Amino acid sequence: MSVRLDSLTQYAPGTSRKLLDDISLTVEDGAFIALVGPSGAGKTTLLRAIAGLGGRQEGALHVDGLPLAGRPMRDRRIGFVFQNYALFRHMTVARNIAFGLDVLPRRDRPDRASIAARVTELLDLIQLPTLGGAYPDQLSGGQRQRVALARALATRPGLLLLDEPFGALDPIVRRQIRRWLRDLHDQLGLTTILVTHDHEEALDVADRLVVMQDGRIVQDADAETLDAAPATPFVMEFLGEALAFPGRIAQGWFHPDDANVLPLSTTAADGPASALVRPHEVRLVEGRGTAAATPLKGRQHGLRRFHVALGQRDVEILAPAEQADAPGPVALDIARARIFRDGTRLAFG
Ligand SMILES: Nc1ncnc2c1ncn2[C@@H]1O[C@H](COP(=O)(O)OP(=O)(O)OP(=O)(O)O)[C@@H](O)[C@H]1O
Repeated sequence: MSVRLDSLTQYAPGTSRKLLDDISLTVEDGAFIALVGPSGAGKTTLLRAIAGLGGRQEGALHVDGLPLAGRPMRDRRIGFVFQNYALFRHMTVARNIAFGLDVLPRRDRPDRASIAARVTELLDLIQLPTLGGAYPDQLSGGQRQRVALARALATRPGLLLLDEPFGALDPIVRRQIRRWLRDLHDQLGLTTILVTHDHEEALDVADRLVVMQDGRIVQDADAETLDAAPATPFVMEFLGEALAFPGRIAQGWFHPDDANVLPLSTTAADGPASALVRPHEVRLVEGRGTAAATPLKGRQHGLRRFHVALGQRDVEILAPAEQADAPGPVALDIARARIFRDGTRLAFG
């Protein structure tokens, strides 16, 4: 199922405060996208709006090319899994999964045998074929989360909306279950929108990340584009550690204020600017500069962390371990930096 939002603005109840501000978003049929951003960015509000649970709104929401408003709930084909998956504790796993079918009006409800068959099919799908008779308290967190997904899938939704579904799980189970979810999405031909504050989770599982801040979409792109061309310093910093070097562009060169950081060539116009670079993209250059680089203990992805005293300030970078043998004065090469001015990336930076 496809989703299209055109300039959707939503207000806090009874006020003129915008919770969602001019959101335009297209999610193609079969896509898996992640809504990411800091706490309070509006991710949950947007997910609920897509489910048709918004408050006072302007703009348009189309699902499969038709306005969602006014369509009866049972025709919407939307499955929702909330943050606290809240299974019914007094019901067995099978009853929990069947719940969405059991509560359908009589004329839409499948007969008992069909519901039982559907539950068996879903128990197989979530790889818990023998646990239909168990109660939620007897399951692990990861198993409960899979049951919550099965419950959402019981009515055969085309669109799956997930709000921080893995929040309560430990990192290893979390990684396993998101791979499993991605496989399930592909296998069932779903369209999935996942809210997470964890950018690594989003990068791992989604085709596209929609980065939100203050009720707006700051950038909507795949992982490669977000890394190579982040729209704002916020996007760059949200998606991983970044070092910022303020400076000026003059006649085709960005000159960092730190004398121990090498200039880099750019075609952007003259004026103040700021270069942001990931710690592992910085290179130590011997024989230039007067900075002191000291290796620190520990490794990260085979790289070593160095403390670099630039003079006015200190930074930490990640470099190949061989550079530990090069303690002489150094300069920093930040040729891979993205350059920003007034909060946006300079296209030729
Ligand atoms: N019903 C409401 N009335 C007033 N303000 C609201 C309402 N619902 C949400 N908000 C506000 O809207 C903003 C966005 O909230 P939302 O829960 O969508 O953010 P989020 O990005 O999902 O955050 P988190 O990661 O913490 O869940 C917050 O400032 C929140 O206080």
